[in-house]
Amino acid sequence: MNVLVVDNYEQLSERACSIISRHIQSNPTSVLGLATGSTPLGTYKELINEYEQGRVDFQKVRTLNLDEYAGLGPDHPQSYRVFMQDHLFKYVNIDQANTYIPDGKANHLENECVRYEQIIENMGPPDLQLLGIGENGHIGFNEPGSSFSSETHIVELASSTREANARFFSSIEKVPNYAITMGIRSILKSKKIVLLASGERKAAAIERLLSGDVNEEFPASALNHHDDVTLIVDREAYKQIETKG
Ligand SMILES: N[C@@H]1[C@@H](O)[C@H](O)[C@@H](COP(=O)(O)O)O[C@@H]1O
Repeated sequence: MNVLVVDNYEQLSERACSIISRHIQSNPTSVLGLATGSTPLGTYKELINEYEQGRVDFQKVRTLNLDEYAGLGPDHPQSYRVFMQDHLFKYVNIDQANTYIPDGKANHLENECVRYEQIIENMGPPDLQLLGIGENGHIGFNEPGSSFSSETHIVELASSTREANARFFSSIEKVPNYAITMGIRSILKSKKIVLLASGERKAAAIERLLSGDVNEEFPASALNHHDDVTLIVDREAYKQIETKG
């Protein structure tokens, strides 16, 4: 794993943006794997800025998002579809028809998982997958204990994940109990992975990830099996490793 330690969140966002924009510039029809959560927000802001400056063109880019809450349709304010619209898609020249996110309100969620995996298969896996990490090591919504051979599937969210994400909802009761997520196997198919971690609350997860121990109880550790992962981490999230020298 290639580790880039930066001073702060701003630098993290700039580095991530520069990797993604260079990627799009050299491959305008890129398939990008996108993530939600607070961490990539700065990266999306920087990408919008790059677009406004005429340095990056999303016209032929296709995107695949990692996950969606079960029960939240594409119009629900807390859905990841709305999140992506509000933080990136509506500000750049991407063709909406080229943006894919699981439908959390599908009648048959199991069928939706099969349909989504088929989309990944047809488009080819992402050329570049952007990832955040949960405090418990989840990637996408693959919670501890998820099989490393999983493809897109339904997951029950850990109570710690529901608590961590409650800040986006009016109360914790409103946070869905289930989600659809690309599986670890689907994620690892990506050609290149950029993992972002910022802030002290991610420090324990980053320490565990970089220990190299690969274990299904810590989903992000599967990334140690991939040969092109760049972790961009700020000093706060890297603290425990630096302190130990
Ligand atoms: N499904 C998302 C993950 O993809 C994300 O990595 C995680 C961390 O979010 P944050 O970046 O807000 O810490 O949150 C959610 O659970």
